[in-house]
Amino acid sequence: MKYGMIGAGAMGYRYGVMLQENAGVDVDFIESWLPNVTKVREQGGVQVARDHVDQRLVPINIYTPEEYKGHPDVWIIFKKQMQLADELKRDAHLFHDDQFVFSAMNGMGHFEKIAQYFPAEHIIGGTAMIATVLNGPGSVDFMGAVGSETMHMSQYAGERGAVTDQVMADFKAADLNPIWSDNFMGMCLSKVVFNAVTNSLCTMFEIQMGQFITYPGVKDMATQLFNEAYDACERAGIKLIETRQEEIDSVETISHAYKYHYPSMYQDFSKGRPTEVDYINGYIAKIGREHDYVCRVHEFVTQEVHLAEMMRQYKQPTVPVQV
Ligand SMILES: NC(=O)C1=CN([C@@H]2O[C@H](COP(=O)(O)OP(=O)(O)OC[C@H]3O[C@@H](n4cnc5c(N)ncnc54)[C@H](OP(=O)(O)O)[C@@H]3O)[C@@H](O)[C@H]2O)C=CC1
Ligand SMILES: CC(C)(CO)C(=O)C(=O)O
Repeated sequence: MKYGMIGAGAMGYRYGVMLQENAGVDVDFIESWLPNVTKVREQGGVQVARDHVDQRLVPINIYTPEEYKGHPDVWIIFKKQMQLADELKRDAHLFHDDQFVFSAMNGMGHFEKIAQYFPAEHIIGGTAMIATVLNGPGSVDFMGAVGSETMHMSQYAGERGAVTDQVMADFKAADLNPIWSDNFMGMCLSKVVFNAVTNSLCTMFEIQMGQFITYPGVKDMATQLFNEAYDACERAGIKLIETRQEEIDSVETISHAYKYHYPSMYQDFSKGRPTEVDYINGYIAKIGREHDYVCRVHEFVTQEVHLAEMMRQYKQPTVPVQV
């Protein structure tokens, strides 16, 4: 099976390189950010490190959407939620009716946009508990020990068929450790509620997950955010694939496992870009409002992240004091 990766950012490189190296399948990368394409071509591939060490050059094929002439069997999409609509419009000439598409972006809103270009039964949803940092053009850091990758997959609509079986087999061979779920919304929301705690709080305080978890109040804060999210989902008839307690416990284990990781939301925040908070805490709050339940803390956190985004303009870089 041949894969086309839309978005050669942190996660695009992570999935693409692991598929190419571990599963031995063909991957073409489609990237609209020109400095990234140029850098990869100049250096002959992408620089890949794990937890900041063992950096090595991995040769890859990278194209702008306008240059690309290939016809992959399956597209994998890893863009930020805010970029997706424009990206799909720019890539539309590359899409064909026989193709399938997989995405494990954070937040919610992407599948409806993807469904405007592909039959619903050709869409495979996913979530990735896989931490990755884009250092800059042509350079990526896989965070966490080898084998720590975990992800879920589920069919967006219709039955799971032969192509989905093959994608699952390729992801297994790539060591991405996929777990199948028949509960599409429950799978998606289980990751959204996790990101609504770690991504938003680490971003506002500009901290790594390992620093975050040292605060003794994390468990109480997480419990409050999870309870509100679970109450909203229950009213909407969505049963998450993890229990409230499993989510609370996972904040501790995952923050330790990815202790040096700044969540992806912070990576946007620190580069002066908008964050995905409206698609994460904002999405949970929207589900609540639609079902006569106000998620007060998620609404507050959404505002706080936007406040922090706006306040970046007043922040001065810290200058070390001379003594
Ligand atoms: N990173 C992680 O650990 C995880 C991320 N995710 C999710 O996966 C999705 C993709 O995230 P991720 O791979 O982290 O995203 P990245 O920001 O690394 O890459 C996405 C795109 O952003 C653009 N880009 C990135 N950095 C810059 C920059 N400095 N200047 C200009 N453009 C830039 C590029 O596209 P363009 O040119 O079009 O702007 C790139 O293709 C998101 O939904 C995220 O929440 C899920 C699990 C873990
Ligand atoms: C790695 C993880 C799970 C951390 O919250 C993530 O989803 C992200 O960084 O966006």
